[in-house]
Amino acid sequence: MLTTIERLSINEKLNEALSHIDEQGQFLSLTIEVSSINPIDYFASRDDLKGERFYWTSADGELTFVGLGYANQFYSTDSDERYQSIEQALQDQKQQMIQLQNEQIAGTGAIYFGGFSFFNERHHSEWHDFPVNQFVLPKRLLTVKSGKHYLSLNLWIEPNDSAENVSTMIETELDQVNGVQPFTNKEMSFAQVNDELTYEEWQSLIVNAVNEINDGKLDKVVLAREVEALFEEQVPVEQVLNALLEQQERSYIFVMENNNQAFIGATPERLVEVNSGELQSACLAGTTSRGQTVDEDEWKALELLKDDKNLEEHQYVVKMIQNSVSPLCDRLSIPNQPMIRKLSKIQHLFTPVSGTLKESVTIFDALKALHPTPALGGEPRQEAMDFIQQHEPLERGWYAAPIGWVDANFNGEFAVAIRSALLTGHKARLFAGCGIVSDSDPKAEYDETNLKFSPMLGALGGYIDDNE
Ligand SMILES: C=C(O[C@H]1C=CC=C(C(=O)O)[C@@H]1O)C(=O)O
Ligand SMILES: [Mg+2]
Repeated sequence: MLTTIERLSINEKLNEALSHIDEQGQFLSLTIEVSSINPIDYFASRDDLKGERFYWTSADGELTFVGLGYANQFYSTDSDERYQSIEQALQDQKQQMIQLQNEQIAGTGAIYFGGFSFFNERHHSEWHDFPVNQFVLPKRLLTVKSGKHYLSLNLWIEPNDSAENVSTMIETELDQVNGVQPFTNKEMSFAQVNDELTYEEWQSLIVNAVNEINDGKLDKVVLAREVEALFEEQVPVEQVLNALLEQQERSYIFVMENNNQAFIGATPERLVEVNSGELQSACLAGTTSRGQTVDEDEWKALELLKDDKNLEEHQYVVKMIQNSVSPLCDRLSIPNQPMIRKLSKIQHLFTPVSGTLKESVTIFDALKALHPTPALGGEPRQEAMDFIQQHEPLERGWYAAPIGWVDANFNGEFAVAIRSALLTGHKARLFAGCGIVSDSDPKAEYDETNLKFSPMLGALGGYIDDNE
C-alpha cells in the first residue's frame, strides 16, 4: 500500500509524464520500494502468467530478479550479428521509454532478461518454444538487492490513459505483492531416467575426438550428453527452482519460461559482468568431486591443482579469454595460477578475470568475443564448433550459452547456462559436458558428466546409478 505522500508524488509525476506521451503510446517504467517478500513466493504467485516468467539469482546471492509477464520481447537474426542486433533493439527501445525513478537504483526499472542459443543457427525441434536469441522486458520485476525489495513496473501507456487509471494499475500490482502467499511444495512424481546415448556410443564419440586432437586438427573440444527424466505429472518449475536454491551454492540460479517450456539451471560459471565499464569474467574448467570428509576434500582439491590433464583443459580457457578480451580492455588482470572453486558436489579449477573496458565497448561486444569459450566449445573455436555440430548427437539449444540480464545503461551480467535442463510437460532433458583433450579417457569423462548431472537431477528428485 502506498502512503498518501507517495501516491501524491507518483500522481504528480504521472501527470507530468502522461502529458508527453507519444501518439503511438510508450513504455513507462517506475520502481517502488516494497516490504520484504520471498522471491520464490512471488514467482509462484501467478500461475496465470506461466510461460512468461523468469528468475535469476547471482552466484554471490547479492541480486535476485523475478520477472512476471513479458511486456516486450526482442529477437534477432541467426547470424554473427545477433549480439549487435539485440544491442541496437534495446538501444532503440530505451529512447522510447519514460523512466519515473526517484533515484536510479541499479538492477531496477527497465531490466532486460534473456539469452542466446549455443549456435547461431536455429535447428531446434526439442527447443520449439525457444528462439535463437531473446530478451524480454518484464511487466513486473521484483528486485532483491542488499536486503531491500523493489517492484518495478514496465507499463505500456496509450496517449489517452489517465493518471488515475495508471495509478489504479500500480495499486493493484502492489496489493498483489502484499497478498502473496507462501509457496507450498508439491509431491514430485519422478519416474525414470533415460540415457540418450549408450556408453559405447559415448566412448566412440570421445575416441573420435581424441583421434582428431592427436591428428592435430583440434586442441580441445567440449562434448556433452543428455539424459531425459520422466515424471508422472507436469514437472513443477517452482519446486525444481526451490530445490536448486536450497541445494546449490555459489551458483547462478536461473529459469526462463517460454510458452510451454522452461529452461532452468544452477551454473557456477560467469561469462561476463559489466558494471560502469568494469568487466569481470572467469575461467572455469577442470573438475573433480567433493570429498566425503574435510581431509579427502582437501586432498582432491590439491590433486586437481596439479593434475596435468585438468590444467591443460583449464589453460586453453585462460589463454582464449585473455586473447579475446584484451583488445576490448584498457587494463586486464588474470592471475597466473588457478585456484579451486568449491560447489555443493563438485570442485573446479577457477581463474578470475577482471578488466576495464575501453570507452564505447559494451557488454554485447564482450559476449560476442567470449562465446563460446573453450570451457564450452573448444580450441580452435571454429574447428571445435564444427566437430560438435557434426558429431554430438544432441540439440544444445540454450545449453552452454550466455543467459543473463542488462539494464538500460548496459550494465549487466551473463552466466553460461550449464548444469541445466529443459522442462517440457512431463519431461526434463538434462545436459552435461566435459572438456576433451589429448589424454582424455572416455570412462573418466563419462563419470565427470554424471557428476555434473547430479545437481540438476537432485533438484528433480532423481539420481543416476553410477554402476550402470
Ligand atoms: C560443459 C560443462 O562444464 C564445463 C565447465 C566447467 C568444467 C568443465 C570440465 O571440467 O570439463 C567444462 O568445461 C558442463 O557442466 O556441462
Ligand atoms: Mg573436465
